Amino acid sequence: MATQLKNLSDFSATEIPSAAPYSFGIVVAEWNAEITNALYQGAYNSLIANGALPDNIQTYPVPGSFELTSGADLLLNNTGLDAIICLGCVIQGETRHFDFICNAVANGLSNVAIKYSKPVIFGVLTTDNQQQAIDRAGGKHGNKGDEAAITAIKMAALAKTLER
Ligand SMILES: Nc1c(NC[C@H](O)[C@H](O)[C@H](O)CO)[nH]c(=O)[nH]c1=O
Ligand SMILES: CC(=O)[C@@H](O)COP(=O)(O)O
Repeated sequence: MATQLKNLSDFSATEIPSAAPYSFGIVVAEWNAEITNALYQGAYNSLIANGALPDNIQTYPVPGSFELTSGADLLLNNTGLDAIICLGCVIQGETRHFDFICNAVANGLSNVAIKYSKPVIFGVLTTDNQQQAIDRAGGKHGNKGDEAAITAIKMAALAKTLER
């Protein structure tokens, strides 16, 4: 398995720009809150650790991961934030509901990013079970929230360099 025994949040080999010049929105799904809260802490702490100003971070809860798309759209339609981090945790149940949510969120967030030409980061765990989610929200495989925050910083910096 690609992630076997691997910390996916190790950015020691990459150069991370300062987050100080940028403003961030974090949209967090309330479903599986014990996981999404851990993702949020990872994302927030990573932004601050890389120079983001607390006043430049706006946080909004939504009911579930399916609502991340409309949350990101509402934020970009009503604010001038530089990047939106979307955090959620979808865990497989008995039915195909999992598939529909995961596909809808992945496609939806991509469409919002293109609609506004702004970075919209997919920080959504899509796991078979709770343990896989725990392992990726501060466990042995790192924290998907950290990864999402670093990605947001890098993309905000890229967008800044390409601004006309
Ligand atoms: N089962 C999970 C959900 N389900 C709720 C949906 O995201 C959505 O809120 C509902 O369908 C109403 O539109 N959401 C998660 O984030 N994680 C799950 O495991
Ligand atoms: C991913 C989900 O929506 C899931 O938790 C719902 O569970 P089920 O498929 O058993 O209804």
